[in-house]
Amino acid sequence: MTAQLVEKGVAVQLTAVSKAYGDLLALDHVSLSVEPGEFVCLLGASGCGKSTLLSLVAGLDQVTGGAISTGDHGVAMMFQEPALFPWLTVSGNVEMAMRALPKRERRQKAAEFLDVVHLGDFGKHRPHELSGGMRQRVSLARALAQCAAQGSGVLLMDEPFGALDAMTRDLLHDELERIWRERALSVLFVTHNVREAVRLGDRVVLLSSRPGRVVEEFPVRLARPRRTDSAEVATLAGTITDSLKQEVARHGR
Ligand SMILES: Nc1ncnc2c1ncn2[C@@H]1O[C@H](COP(=O)(O)OP(=O)(O)OP(=O)(O)O)[C@@H](O)[C@H]1O
Repeated sequence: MTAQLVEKGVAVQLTAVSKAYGDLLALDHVSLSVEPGEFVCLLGASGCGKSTLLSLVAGLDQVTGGAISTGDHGVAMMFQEPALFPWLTVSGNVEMAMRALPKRERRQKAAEFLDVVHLGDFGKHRPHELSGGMRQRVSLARALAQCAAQGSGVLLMDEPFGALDAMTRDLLHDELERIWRERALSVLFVTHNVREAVRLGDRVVLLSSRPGRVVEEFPVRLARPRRTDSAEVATLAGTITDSLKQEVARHGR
């Protein structure tokens, strides 16, 4: 499977993936790929299995049917909650992702990743001294460190900006887009926010209500950088929202 992936140049491949929790079927034959350097956003009604799908790709849980491949390398994951260790400094939190490296190198690389997310002056601070947006930047720096440590370029993001105010979210969209391009990352990004998906994605994939199946894909052919409040983003977001509403209505929730 890995050799095939390299040949096909695919960063993440799900082939007819199903996941059941006892009698509850969460995902039903989901096939989905992320090309190298592609930014794919995953949308769907609450409970349709988006987080389940990401945790399967991350290897945190096992499929009950089908197959997933992410090539030879691991993936990095970022959640809605930054999940930082409060007793460690900001730098210490980023260093945790590079435990295999000697201490000096770890510290130097952590400083570099904190620079990338514009937190170069905050390495010695503790997480509680930072704002919510800054904590998510630390989490992003840690995910980048994890990618570097694994030699991987696949970033899985589960509503990473869902808890932030609109202004901070906008700034982080710009940051993430810059980092994604500079580092040629492949991103699979889960969100409830249709405009956010259109702002960021090369492609938006719509999952059905539970059990999650891929019902529709929307290529986003708008020039970058995009603005969340632009007319073009609003128009495509409106079309996707209509499909999402139809999907939710079909399942009565
Ligand atoms: N560990 C688990 N054990 C049992 N059921 C689970 C488990 N994890 C998820 N589920 C169920 O699987 C379904 C999909 O859950 P999941 O969290 O993946 O959905 P989601 O689309 O991410 O939801 P939301 O958008 O609300 O975050 C839900 O019905 C949920 O209750």
